[in-house]
Amino acid sequence: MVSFVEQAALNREKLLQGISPEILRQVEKFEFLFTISAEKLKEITAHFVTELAKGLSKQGGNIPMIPGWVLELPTGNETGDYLAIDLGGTNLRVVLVKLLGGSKFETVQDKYALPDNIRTAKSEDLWAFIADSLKAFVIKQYPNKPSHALPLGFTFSYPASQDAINEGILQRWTKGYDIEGVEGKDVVPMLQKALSDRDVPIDVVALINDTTGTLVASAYTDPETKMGLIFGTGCNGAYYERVADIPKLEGRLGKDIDQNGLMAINCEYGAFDNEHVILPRTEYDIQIDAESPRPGQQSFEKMISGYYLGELIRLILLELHSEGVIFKGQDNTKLSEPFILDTSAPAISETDSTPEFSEIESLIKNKLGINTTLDERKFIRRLSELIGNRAARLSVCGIAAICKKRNYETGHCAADGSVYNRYPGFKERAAQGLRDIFDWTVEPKDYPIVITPAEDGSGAGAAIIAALTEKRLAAGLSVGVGK
Ligand SMILES: Nc1ncnc2c1ncn2[C@@H]1O[C@H](COP(=O)(O)OP(=O)(O)O)[C@@H](O)[C@H]1O
Ligand SMILES: O=P(O)(O)OC[C@H]1O[C@@H](O)[C@H](O)[C@@H](O)[C@@H]1O
Repeated sequence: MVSFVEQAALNREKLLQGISPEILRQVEKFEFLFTISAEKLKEITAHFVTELAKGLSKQGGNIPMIPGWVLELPTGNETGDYLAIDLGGTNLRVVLVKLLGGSKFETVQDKYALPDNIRTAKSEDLWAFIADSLKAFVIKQYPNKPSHALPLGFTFSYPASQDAINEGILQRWTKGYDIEGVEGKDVVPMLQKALSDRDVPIDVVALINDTTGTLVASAYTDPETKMGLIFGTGCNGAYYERVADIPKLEGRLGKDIDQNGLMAINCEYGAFDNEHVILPRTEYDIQIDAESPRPGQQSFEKMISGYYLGELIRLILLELHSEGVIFKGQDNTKLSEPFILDTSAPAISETDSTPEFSEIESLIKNKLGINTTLDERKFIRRLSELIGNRAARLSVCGIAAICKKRNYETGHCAADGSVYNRYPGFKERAAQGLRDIFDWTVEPKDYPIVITPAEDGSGAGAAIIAALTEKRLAAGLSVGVGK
């Protein structure tokens, strides 16, 4: 059987047959810039492990490593009706989760497309949008006003510090968000007020990150789950750390919290290597960072996540056009528009199986108003492969680092998000990256650490965490730093 790597080499050779020397030179330049060797992956992973530990230390480091106040694994027998909302990078989801016990749950959900200008809207407009969406959902699901306030798990997919499960101080916006008056503040009272102002019978019981939700929801149905991962608009991971291995919590915990117990950590590892000591950033990565609302932040995320992969393609095409290498004599007005290409662009490019790459041709024509030659389409195809492969290979360094830090020899790494679920070849490339880091020699079906499709973390996960929190509160156990 031809291996994954051999097949990729055969595809490359076929693709580049007959290509002009000028375009071939460009292909080779970008292959050099975007190819990450097995050795480099190992170096990055080793540094990642030390950075995870640094984030848990008293002095801290680049990676926030936020304790998420989920202090036990779900039993699978949690029951009750819970609401959950997920403010993602593209949509707001409202979910009614019915926990049935026996590791079973049912969900009913509605999606509300975020208003286009939401990333730079006023803070009150953001909370009004969420409260209005929740109000509409509750009226639809409970035509007769519910007898009691409904508990809500609030999935907030941004780095928020928590001294307790029902608070979240936004450290900084990510994924292009730049809403004034929220950073440095607790977002829970903001949402609660917007709900109370509208007489919506909801209690915000817990604020969670989508990766913590993904970890808990997947552990609810699959005890082999070791971490919860998002490869979507952004990237991040959560796992259970031993309480005794979190120096920054020393002396801050209630007596009921066992040092040998577990604490879910929202790593926020999109911030890995903000110091730029190890990641092979290209000038295009540097430009994306410089032109983002928060330069210097989320260095790792900006190289690999869904919000940025299309923009990388655009910057490279724009540069080659300005150098007269491609799209000669054509108008670059649309090509000059930031973020006009999203990650569906390289995704479509990589799935185009037509002999003349006519899907790439229509994509560039429709999105950018540019006519392409066959050689230019072959270059776009190869560039998409390079960007997609680099994203997948770098993405698994976070997985490998958590496994090495926690000495996981085997396990399921539950993943969600559009890049994991929809980007062509991401799963195979990610598995190949793990193989390169761990030097596995077995067949892919026997790899000991496997990336698995997650359960609905931001819906069911938030509900299960709300249920775990209510149980702890009822037993008088702490859900935050000791008073
Ligand atoms: N075919 C695709 N493959 C991978 N990513 C895609 C594809 N189409 C769109 N995307 C990306 O998906 C992201 C939206 O991710 P999604 O998980 O749906 O929303 P959210 O991140 O808000 O939960 C956008 O950044 C977009 O660039
Ligand atoms: O689900 P999304 O929107 O892709 O978010 C993934 C990650 O995106 C990062 O930017 C956030 O800081 C994380 O908190 C989040 O988990």
